[in-house]
Amino acid sequence: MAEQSLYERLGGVYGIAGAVDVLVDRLFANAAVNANEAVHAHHGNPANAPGYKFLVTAWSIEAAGGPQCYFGEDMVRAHDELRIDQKGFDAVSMEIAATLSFLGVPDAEHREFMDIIESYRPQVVQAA
Ligand code: HEM
Repeated sequence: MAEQSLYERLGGVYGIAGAVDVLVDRLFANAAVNANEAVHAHHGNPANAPGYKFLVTAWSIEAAGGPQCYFGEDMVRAHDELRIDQKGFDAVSMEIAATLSFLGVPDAEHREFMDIIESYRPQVVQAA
C-alpha cells in the first residue's frame, strides 16, 4: 500500500484548516511577531484574519502534497516589503511548532512540516 502523503496524515483539509485557524489567532496576538511594524500593519487588524487563514490554509495544503489550490503570491513576493529578519522568522516558526504540539500532531508529521517551513527561510527573510 502506498504511503499516505503528509497532507493526508495531517488530516486533509479539515486538519490543516483547523490548525491554521489556531495558528493565525496566535500569530495576530504574538508580541514578538508584531514587533515588526510592517507585519503589525497587517496582523494588527482582525479584519485580515479570515482571508489570511484562507491563503495560509491553501498554501499549507499544497506544501504538504495535497491538491493544488493556492493562488496567492509566492513566498518572496508575499514578504518582500516586510523586511523580516531571522528573529522575526524564528518567532513565527516557534508559533507554528507550538501549534502543532498543542494540537497533538505526531512527531514524524511535526518534523516533516517544520522541515518544509524551514526550507522557505531564505525566501521569507529579506532584511539586510
Ligand atoms: C515559511 C514561513 C511562512 C509562510 C509559509 C507564510 C505564508 C504566507 C502566505 C501564504 C501569505 C499570503 C500571500 C498573499 O497575500 O498572496 C503570507 C503573507 C504574509 N506573511 Fe507570511 N509566511 C511565512 C513567514 C512569515 C513571517 C516569518 C512573517 C512575519 C514575521 C510573515 C508575515 C506575513 C504578513 C504580514 C503577510 C501579509 C502581507 C500583506 O498582504 O500585506 N510571514 N504569508
